[in-house]
Formats: sequence, C-alpha cells, structure tokens
Amino acid sequence: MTKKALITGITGQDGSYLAELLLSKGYEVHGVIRRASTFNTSRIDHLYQDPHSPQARLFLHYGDLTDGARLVTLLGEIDPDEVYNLAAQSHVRVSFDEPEHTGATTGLGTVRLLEAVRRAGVKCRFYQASTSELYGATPPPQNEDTPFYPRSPYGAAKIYSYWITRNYREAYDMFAVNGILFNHESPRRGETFVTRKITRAVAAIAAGKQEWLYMGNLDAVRDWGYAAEYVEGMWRMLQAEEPEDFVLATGRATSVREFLETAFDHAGLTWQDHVRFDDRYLRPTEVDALIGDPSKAEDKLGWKARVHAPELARIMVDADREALECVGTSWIDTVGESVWAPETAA
Ligand SMILES: C[C@H]1O[C@H](OP(=O)(O)OP(=O)(O)OC[C@H]2O[C@@H](n3cnc4c(=O)[nH]c(N)nc43)[C@H](O)[C@@H]2O)[C@@H](O)[C@@H](O)C1=O
Repeated sequence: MTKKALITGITGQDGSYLAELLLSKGYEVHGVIRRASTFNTSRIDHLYQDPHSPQARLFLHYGDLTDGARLVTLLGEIDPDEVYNLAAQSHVRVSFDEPEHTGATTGLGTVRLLEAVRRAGVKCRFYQASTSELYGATPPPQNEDTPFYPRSPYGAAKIYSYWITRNYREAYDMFAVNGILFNHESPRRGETFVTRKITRAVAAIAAGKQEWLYMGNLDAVRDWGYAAEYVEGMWRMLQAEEPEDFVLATGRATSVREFLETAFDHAGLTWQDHVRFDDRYLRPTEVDALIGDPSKAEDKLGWKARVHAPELARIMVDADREALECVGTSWIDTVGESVWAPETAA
C-alpha cells in the first residue's frame, strides 16, 4: 500500500526537501499551503505533477494552522500515515515584532494540528519541528537532556509545541515526536536568515550590483548543517520503533563572522571591505551559542551530518551567483511564476 504523508509548511525550505525525499520513497504527499495573492510555491514548482493524472502523487490543499476546523477536515479526507508539522512563523527577530501572531501559529498551531489528528480519528505518526532555540541561554553543548531556556517569543512558542507534542504522546498514546533541529541551511533558505542574507550579498557584490552588507551581531555562534540532509533525519524519526525526541546537529561551532569570512573568500572578496553594522538586526535578547550533540541520532537512527559550515557557505555562494547570472539585475525574478494552484476543494 502506498504510504501517505501530510506536510504543513511544504512551501518552505524543509518542506520542499522533505516532499522530494518522500516522493523518491514512493509516498503520496499532501501539502498544506496558505492562500496568498501571489504564488508562493517556487521551491516546489519543480515537483509539479498534473493532479488529474492517475500517476500524480503530490497534492496541495489550502489550509492554515490558525484554522482548526479546516485541519480536521483535511486530516479526515487525506487519512495520512505520517504528518510533518513544519509550518511556523520561524524568524526569531520577527517574533519580537509579531509575538502574538508567532504564538498563534508557531505555538497554538501545533495543538490545533494534534487535536485535528485526534478528532479526525486518524492513526498516524506525527513529527513536530522543534528547534535548538529551545535551549536559548543554556550553554552548549546541548543534547536531548539539556534544560531549556528560550530567549524569544519564537522560542517560547516552540517550547509550548515541544511540550504539547510530548503530552499528546503520553496522554493519548500517539506516536508523536520532536526533532530538535539545530540551524540548517541551503540555497533554498529564506533570504532574511543570516546565512542566505550573506551568500546573496556576496553574489550581488561580486557582480558589482551591491556595495554594502548591513549586519547585526557577528559574535553569535551557531551549528549550521545542510537542510537536505536533515529531512532524512526527520523521516527516520518516524520510522523508529518507539516514539522518541532527537537532536539533529553537526556538533561543530561557527560564528557569524567566520561564516562571513568563508563566504566572501569564496568569491575572492574581503568581508571587512563590505560589511557594516546596523543595530536594526540586533535582537532584544540574543542566543549566544548553540552547538548540538547529535550522538543519540547517530546511535539510534544511524543519522550523521556530512556537510559542515565552510562547505555549506561555498554551496550557497555558488548557487546564489549562478541564480544571479540567470536572472540578471532583479532578485524579484527569482521568485518566478508558479506553475500550479492548489485544489480549492480536496
Ligand atoms: C534553529 C533556528 O535557526 C534559525 O534561527 P536563528 O539562529 O535566529 O537564525 P538567523 O539566521 O536569523 O540568525 C543567526 C544568528 O545570526 C545573527 N545575525 C547577525 N546579523 C544578522 C542579520 O543581519 N540577520 C539575521 N537574520 N541574523 C543576524 C543573529 O543575531 C543570530 O544570532 C531559524 O531557522 C529558527 O526558526 C530556528 O529554529
């Protein structure tokens, strides 16, 4: 029997890699997308399949984590074997500007989805996208037993989601797990996260289209891995015998300054000639250092990160330079035309 998966956040970086992975494994994949007046499916357009074709295995549905009734309907109609909750307002800096919206989606959205699974009476395995931001101010290295101390409305919303997932596991005997993922990046990373902001700027500066890059705190330390590898870890968590929470990380520390240096070097540029400070990019409370200990995932899931920050920076710079050459002057063009619209009725 073909396995069915439901992914919230399918249009995001992780959702697009996960959809690719599950399709390659023969799954039927259903993605929830929010309606917008502009198309937002550019990361999955290459996976397009005519939904009328009998071979089609990827389907999109309108829905939103703030709409619990819709989630119940979708769960009931799709009846998935696996649910991956990747949707969220996921930008930490933005969460200070929009704390309530962040709580409503990144926090309460999770219980709406868990409750929808229960109310629709679906027997499925549930993956919750938890995050290293749960550790916040707790010093590294961080593993599954490290105490949490979130430092942003985003982290506070995610800690609710972490605990409600565990509570549903214990209260209702659901196979519901948290993947505590450290930062993971790729050429598909959103443009306002620090790595992509840097690699896009490097491409534009190298092409003579931009002079300065304005940045916040360069001392922050992160454990940056490659997103395409992390979705394999998510899938493995749902194939395990028992529902358990896992850290996915590389175990290596890199500062924002070091990432800058590698990215600029790769294009033959000196970062000090182009980077300026702008306090708009500081956060009211910062998370100084996140460095994960992924040994449990290696032992129990056989998962290990292979791409580390320097190689990742080079992959991302190359991709952004290539994209800039293709589209010429306008970055807006990279969004492109969507080739499909979701079905309005499933
Ligand atoms: C695991 C976790 O990973 C991500 O959260 P994040 O670590 O906050 O990611 P970021 O790329 O926005 O910042 C990384 C660091 O870089 C510093 N930084 C300096 N200057 C700029 C700057 O100009 N822009 C940004 N964005 N950051 C800057 C900033 O202060 C921070 O210390 C999300 O996916 C989140 O959803 C998640 O779960």
